[in-house]
Amino acid sequence: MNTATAGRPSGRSAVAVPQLIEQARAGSPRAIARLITLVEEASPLLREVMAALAPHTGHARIVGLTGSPGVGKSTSTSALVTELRKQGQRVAVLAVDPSSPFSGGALLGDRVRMSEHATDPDVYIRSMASRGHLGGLSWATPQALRVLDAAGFDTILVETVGVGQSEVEVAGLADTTLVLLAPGMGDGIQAAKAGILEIGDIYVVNKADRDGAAQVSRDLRGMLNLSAAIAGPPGTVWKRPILKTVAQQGTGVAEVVEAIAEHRAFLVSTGELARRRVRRARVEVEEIALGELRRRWGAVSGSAELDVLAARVATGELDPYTAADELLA
Ligand SMILES: Nc1nc2c(ncn2[C@@H]2O[C@H](COP(=O)(O)OP(=O)(O)OP(=O)(O)O)[C@@H](O)[C@H]2O)c(=O)[nH]1
Repeated sequence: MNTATAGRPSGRSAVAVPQLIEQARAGSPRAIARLITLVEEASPLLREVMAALAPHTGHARIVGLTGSPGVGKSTSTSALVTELRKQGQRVAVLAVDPSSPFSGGALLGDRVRMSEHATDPDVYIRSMASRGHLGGLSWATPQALRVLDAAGFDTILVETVGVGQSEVEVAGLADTTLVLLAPGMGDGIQAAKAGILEIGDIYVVNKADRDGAAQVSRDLRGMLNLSAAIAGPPGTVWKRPILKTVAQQGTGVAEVVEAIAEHRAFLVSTGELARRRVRRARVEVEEIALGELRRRWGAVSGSAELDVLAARVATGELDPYTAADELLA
């Protein structure tokens, strides 16, 4: 017997977790949405959800998309969806916004541009907020990916809103990471600064219809040559391609999809895919464990015990390590 139910206490009928998972696996967008909402809410039901999903995961190709605001991430995502759909793939898009407390998809203007796919039952688009989470992005995103993976999508595109650390974090979750640049944005320097130069498996210079695209490619090639190549196992190196697109017109997008497939083949043939996935699972387990510790600390942090320890550390009576040991004990 299972008495656990998922869903909001008000306004929606409660649904048993096994039923919800069954519906999600059958492709119900509502069921998928509710499961991802459970992730956003850090629901206690996630234990049950993740245990039931685990046997159905590991099939989806996870492709990360990153780049400075305005380079054309949303437009490119949409064009990639079109191309992948031509191949008959079922595609999910997860837009992760580390800075926004809102979620649900409709709030981001970007998503509107994806509306050409809105009526396609084999495309699922979702924005997810992670602010306010203990553990934030790195805690929530992999679990949302598990939901989408188990729901049977062939490719999951993960797009991050914003630049910097969050993008680097999300790149760690993908099998293949696309870094987008565009002319006229000082992108090369921006990318180098934000550390996203290191994380790309494939580079895409979008807005190739504009002046300066060739220059961006050349600068990028120079920078990539300077930085260390992505080494696979000994003797194998992935030469990171730099491709040009006009996302608005879909030009060059088929080549990007081809490069994703080639990268995938490289990952599989070198065993790197399995290694990346183990690395990812390691971070995931660590984040959940840390989240659990933070949750327990949350209960402690208002406690008299911590107040007493903190007062002793502040006066120098106790060192912080000993205090932490006492707290953990
Ligand atoms: N000329 C040209 N414009 C493009 C191309 N692709 C996208 N754009 C335009 O560039 C602008 C930004 O595109 P978005 O797809 O919203 O870019 P984004 O990176 O998602 O931007 P943010 O939502 O701000 O992060 C829009 O006005 C697009 O129409 C392209 O290939 N060529």
